[in-house]
Amino acid sequence: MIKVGIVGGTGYTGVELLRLLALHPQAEVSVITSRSEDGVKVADMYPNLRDYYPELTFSNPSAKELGQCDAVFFATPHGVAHGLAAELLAEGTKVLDLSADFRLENIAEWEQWYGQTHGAPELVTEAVYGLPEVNREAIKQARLIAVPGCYPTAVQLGWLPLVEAGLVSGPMIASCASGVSGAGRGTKLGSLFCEATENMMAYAVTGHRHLPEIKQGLRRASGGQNFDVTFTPHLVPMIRGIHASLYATVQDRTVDLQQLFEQYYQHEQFVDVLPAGINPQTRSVRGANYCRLAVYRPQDGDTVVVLSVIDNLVKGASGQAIQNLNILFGWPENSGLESVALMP
Ligand SMILES: NC(=O)C1=CN([C@@H]2O[C@H](COP(=O)(O)OP(=O)(O)OC[C@H]3O[C@@H](n4cnc5c(N)ncnc54)[C@H](OP(=O)(O)O)[C@@H]3O)[C@@H](O)[C@H]2O)C=CC1
Ligand SMILES: CC(=O)N[C@@H](CCC(=O)OP(=O)(O)O)C(=O)O
Repeated sequence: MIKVGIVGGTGYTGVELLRLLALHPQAEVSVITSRSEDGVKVADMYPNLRDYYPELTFSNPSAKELGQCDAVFFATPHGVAHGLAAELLAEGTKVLDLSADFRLENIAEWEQWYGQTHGAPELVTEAVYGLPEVNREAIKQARLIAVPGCYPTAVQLGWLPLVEAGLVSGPMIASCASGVSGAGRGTKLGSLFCEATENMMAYAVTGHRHLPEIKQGLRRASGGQNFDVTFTPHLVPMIRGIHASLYATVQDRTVDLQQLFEQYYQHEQFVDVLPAGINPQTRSVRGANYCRLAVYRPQDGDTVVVLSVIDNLVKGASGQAIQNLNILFGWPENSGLESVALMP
């Protein structure tokens, strides 16, 4: 058993890490932090976890305590991991950051989109982007993993087969919808029940911070091509789930898209290319570490439509972080990730 720590254990991704790690055969949570709930037992705050963590108690984040862990997850707002990562790495602790602190290779771009000065630029080049489907070999050797964002996971997994095959020409459009847990547990007007329920709205239409992450991923997958991507996120009245409708121009009509996608993901246990004609639905991944995909060429036109769904808290955050942990420590990639989606 290795010892893991979670910084930000009261947030939605933090408690999702607790839920998934409760059944992990090789890892046990030994430190969990919260500044606001310091001294409170996890079992008292989250009754669903009572049997799994009877004594575990939230504590204030301390590098000394976290440095005793083999691996530490940061489930914190942007900027927090910057402050602690170097100290933990010096102790030999692996760092898996669910925030965006180490996702973008261009520091000026990070500062522009996240509105703050980068707190650990010296660590950016060593950080490995934790999308296992493209970076598995690098993840095995990593000390610091930048776990991808939720929208970038759904979008990249949907477009990678087309982009890597060099099939895309012209602008690309990602129209995505997210459940409200994507906004975190903090109090925000837009997350209130009366604001979010019976409603659907776009936001950040002029630019969302996940756009540079998506473009960076596509650029790397294509070997350096810059794609013209429009990304429009929407908030929908679900707790969990992301649905991405992805539009790209593919002029080559000879390619069998279904076969291309099935072959690309044939060895990926967490990416499921659905049989032709079956559309992915968010509830088919709810609580599970899957991305489910469908690909279409409607009316035999030039536009290829890919539909991609994930649970933002699982494959979009905590499940993907645990998948990275499993790869890092050489365990079966599905350790602790065997939960079946809750449907209906
Ligand atoms: N929600 C989602 O679907 C996804 C979220 N992410 C990213 O994961 C990270 C966590 O998200 P989420 O769980 O939704 O966030 P929440 O707002 O729900 O939780 C944030 C957690 O961080 C702790 N925290 C806040 N500020 C600090 C600080 N300065 N130092 C230490 N701890 C702090 C909070 O506890 P306390 O204040 O008590 O210390 C709380 O436990 C974010 O960076 C988010 O962007 C990524 C993918 C998907
Ligand atoms: C519904 C909602 O508000 N979603 C969040 C995405 C959260 C996420 O993925 O976090 P990162 O910033 O760590 O990538 C948003 O649009 O900001």
